Amino acid sequence: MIEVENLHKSFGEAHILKGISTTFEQGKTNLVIGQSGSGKTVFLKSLLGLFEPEQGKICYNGDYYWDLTSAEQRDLRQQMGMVFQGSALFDSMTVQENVMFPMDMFTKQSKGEMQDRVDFVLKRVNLIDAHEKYPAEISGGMQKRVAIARAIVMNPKYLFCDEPNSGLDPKTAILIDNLIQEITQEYNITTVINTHDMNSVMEIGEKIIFLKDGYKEWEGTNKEIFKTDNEAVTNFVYSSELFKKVRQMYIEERN
Ligand SMILES: Nc1ncnc2c1ncn2[C@@H]1O[C@H](COP(=O)(O)OP(=O)(O)OP(=O)(O)O)[C@@H](O)[C@H]1O
Repeated sequence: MIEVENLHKSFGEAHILKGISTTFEQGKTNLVIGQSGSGKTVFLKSLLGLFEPEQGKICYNGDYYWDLTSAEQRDLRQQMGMVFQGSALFDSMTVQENVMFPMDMFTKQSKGEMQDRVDFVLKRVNLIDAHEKYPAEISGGMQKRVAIARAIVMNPKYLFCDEPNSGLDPKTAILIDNLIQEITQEYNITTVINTHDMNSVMEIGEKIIFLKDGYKEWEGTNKEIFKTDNEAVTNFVYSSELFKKVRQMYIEERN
């Protein structure tokens, strides 16, 4: 579980995060949404321990990162997996070398143990025959699967994903969303995803927080977002005519 309490972050005069409080539960896909510039990336980087808050706290299963010793911080960071926007694979490494990289860097496991784990996670993300391929030789959807495999290879307690669907067609995007949700539930991970994708919000938004100008404007589930009267949320989520109609039909059906 991650507990965020009154989180503030500024860069010089620019006050970006303005007192965000929320809780992200284990085994759930937690989504962060909001307009461009609302502070989602700064928030995700704060969760990763890359920015020290000037006020407030983020606790990971009760531990406050900035109170830990550097060895404890290193241990905690190794419990965090990250899927970067655009996958961020190493072009000069094969798929299996990419996935093995964190274990090579941070563990003393034998080559055989690492290979077994790589085989396991690549199978888990449904990539069977891609071990020896290079990122440029596989599709965008497969690259995301490799990025997910790499993020979970160290068995993380926390998984952070920055726009995991960007650049994917809608069908592949849903497959990737479902894969992240399955893995989250299967391994009881606390997952936080930054997204612009409204399909993701509807499909896997077990908890959604909506940021606006650095504030948490709203939070709830994908079912609640259909019913909310919060104007900022509805203007953002239902900005297209199609989504407005879908929402109206949903509300009418329920009444
Ligand atoms: N390292 C930094 N130094 C100074 N300002 C920054 C830094 N990182 C982000 N900002 C500022 O913080 C604000 C929020 O940026 P952020 O990247 O978190 O937005 P976002 O919601 O993720 O947007 P997008 O959806 O476009 O990625 C922006 O005004 C940005 O310029």
